[in-house]
Amino acid sequence: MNLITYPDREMMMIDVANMMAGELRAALASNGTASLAVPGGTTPGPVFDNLCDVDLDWANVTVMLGDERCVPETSERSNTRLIRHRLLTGKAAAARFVSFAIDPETGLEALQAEVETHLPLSLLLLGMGTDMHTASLFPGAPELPAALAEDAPAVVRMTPRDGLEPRLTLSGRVLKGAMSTHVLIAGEEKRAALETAASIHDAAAAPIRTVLGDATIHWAE
Ligand SMILES: O=C1O[C@H](COP(=O)(O)O)[C@@H](O)[C@H](O)[C@H]1O
Repeated sequence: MNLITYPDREMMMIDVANMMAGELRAALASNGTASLAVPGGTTPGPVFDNLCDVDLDWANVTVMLGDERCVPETSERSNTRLIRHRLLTGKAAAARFVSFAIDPETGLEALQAEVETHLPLSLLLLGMGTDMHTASLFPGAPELPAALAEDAPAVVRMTPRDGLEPRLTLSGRVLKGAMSTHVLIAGEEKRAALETAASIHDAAAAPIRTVLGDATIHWAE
């Protein structure tokens, strides 16, 4: 496992943002465009605060979420809301945004087709829950086996079993195909979950395993 540990969270957030900026610049230099998928939740806000004012060709960057909770965009739990307020602001406001805030009944096929046009992702930032989920690939969810299949659509629905709201998430295939992957985690409980995931060899029980072989994991207490 490629794990970087930091003396504190602030340093981690700055370093990860700098690393991401460098990788986006490299992707833009070689392809002219770049695609970036980012997590929601409580952890990555400070990375976005550091990244959004970095000087790069944001107009040629496409940003999307790794997953979205099916809640109104006005909800505190909306990942779209987080991205709009903390990442797609300042210089990064020029980036193109592929929104997951759709009605899954009517808009999923169009979203899947749209995401497909931005693959492979140039850069993927993920978070992880203490239950070892990443994006919204939740252990025990009925849709998980199909979401981890090699021929899964780019975006799939997911119903977490613990009563959390339904989700839309990038599938395992999309996460695995990213050109560069970073996982951002903080706190002792998540560090313990990471060690468990590394030891159990089963992506269905520990979906973070989908990327563990290829990703750089960033951790601070
Ligand atoms: O529900 C989610 O959880 C994970 C982890 O979130 P955190 O609050 O523990 O940082 C997050 O990566 C994902 O995007 C989010 O929808």
